[in-house]
Amino acid sequence: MTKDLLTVEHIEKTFAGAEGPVQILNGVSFSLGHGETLALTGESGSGKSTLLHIIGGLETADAGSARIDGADIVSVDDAGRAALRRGTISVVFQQFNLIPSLDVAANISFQARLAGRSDPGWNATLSERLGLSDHLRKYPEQLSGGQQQRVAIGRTLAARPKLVLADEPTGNLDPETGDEVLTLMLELVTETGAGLLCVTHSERVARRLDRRLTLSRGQVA
Ligand SMILES: Nc1ncnc2c1ncn2[C@@H]1O[C@H](COP(=O)(O)OP(=O)(O)OP(=O)(O)O)[C@@H](O)[C@H]1O
Repeated sequence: MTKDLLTVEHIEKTFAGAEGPVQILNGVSFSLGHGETLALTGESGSGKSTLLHIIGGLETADAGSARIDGADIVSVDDAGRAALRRGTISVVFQQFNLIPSLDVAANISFQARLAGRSDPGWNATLSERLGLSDHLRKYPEQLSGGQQQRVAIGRTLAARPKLVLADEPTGNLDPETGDEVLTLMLELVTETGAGLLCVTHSERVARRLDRRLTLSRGQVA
C-alpha cells in the first residue's frame, strides 16, 4: 500500500490521426493524496480528458500505470475495472448525464445501488445539503442546469467513492451558479475524505483547489 490515493506513472497514449499516429500523452506521472484536490489544466487538446478517462477506466492506456489505493486500473482485468468504477472511483461530467426516466431521488441513488452501497440516510443528507430535498420526485428535464449538476454530484458521492474525477463540472453553468455548485462539491468531497481530480479551463475553479497540474506536449509541465 502506498500512502497516496492515486499514483500515476509514465502513462502513454497514442491516437490514430488523419496523418498518422499522434501521441497525446507521453509519460505522464503524478500522485494525489487522500483528501487532496487537484486541478488538471492545459491547452485545449493537451490530453486532459484523455488522462481523466484513463484514470477512470473509461479509456485504455498504451503504457504506464494508474494505481488507485494500490489497484492499477490500466492493467486490471475487466471485472476489476468494473469493481473500481462501481465503488472506488466516480466521475462527474460537464454534461450532467442524468438518466431522464428516473426522478432525482433515483438518479442520486442509482450508482450506489449498483455498487450495493446504497445508504438512505446518506442519500437524504446529500439531497438536503445539495438543496434538492424539495425536488426529489422531479425528473431531470424539470430542473435547471445548476440543479441537474447538483443531482450529478449527489449521484457521484452517494457510494462514498475514494476518488472523484470531474471533467469541467461547472463548464455548462453561468459563473455564479458554477461557484455555488463547486462550493458544494468541494465541501462534500472534503467531508467524505475523497480525493478530487478536476479537469478545468477556468482559473476561477483551479484557484480553489489545493494543487494544480498542467499538461503540455504530452507531459506534466
Ligand atoms: N478517440 C479518439 N480518437 C482520436 N483522437 C482522439 C480521441 N480522443 C481524443 N483525441 C484527440 O486527442 C487530443 C486530446 O484530446 P482531449 O479531449 O484529451 O484534450 P483536452 O485537453 O481535454 O481538450 P479540451 O480542453 O479541448 O477538452 C485531441 O487532439 C483529440 O482530438
